[in-house]
Amino acid sequence: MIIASNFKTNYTRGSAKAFIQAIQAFIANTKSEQQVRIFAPFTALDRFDEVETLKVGAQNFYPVQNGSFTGEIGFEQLEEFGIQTVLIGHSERRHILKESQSLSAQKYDFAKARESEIIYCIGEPAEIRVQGIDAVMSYLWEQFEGIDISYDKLIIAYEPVWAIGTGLTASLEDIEEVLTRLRDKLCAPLLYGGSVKVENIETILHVNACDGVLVGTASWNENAFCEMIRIADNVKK
Ligand SMILES: O=C[C@H](O)COP(=O)(O)O
Repeated sequence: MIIASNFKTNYTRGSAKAFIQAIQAFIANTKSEQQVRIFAPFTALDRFDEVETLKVGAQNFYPVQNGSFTGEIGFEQLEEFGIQTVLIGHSERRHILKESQSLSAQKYDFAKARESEIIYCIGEPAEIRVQGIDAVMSYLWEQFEGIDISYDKLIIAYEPVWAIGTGLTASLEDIEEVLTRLRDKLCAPLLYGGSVKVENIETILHVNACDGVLVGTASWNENAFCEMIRIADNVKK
């Protein structure tokens, strides 16, 4: 399964390095078979001695190799650190940073052309959720506009916006219903994200169509993140 941590706007260069090294040691000691991803801030990216199952990724990039885009990070700056996995379409970029579907699709095409692994995030806000599952699915399918769903390095993260950072996890029934409907049309691995923590990760990972989790807040504690990886190791699917 895929167990991913999104640091968001947390951790410094030093504290991120210590965290990543601790997770590397945990994976080596426990021989965990989970595919672990850590999305660190740009300033913390580096060449880490990655174990095979742990990749450090970028939370964002501008879809250029390099150029005159003041304040942005292109792929050249990611390649310096051997970054092979990126997040695209996170709800905080869509809603807080006002990124359009068109920009998400441009980023997607760019990362795909460079054969990067892409964790592509989708999710509905609360006002759509209250309209029921058909409204939710229509909203989610719109977030695939311009996205090549047949890309073999695509991973999809379903993250209901109202469950992100709020402590409100979607019910297992809601998660199962959405992931099953996505699974009907998509071959890519499916992750759930939204207030995942040590206390609920096991039941979420047992959802049939769930191939892993993308964790924010609860993963920012090294011991908790290790515990989530350990729990995933014990879930038989
Ligand atoms: O990228 C991770 C998601 O935004 C989930 O964040 P959260 O676990 O703090 O709800």
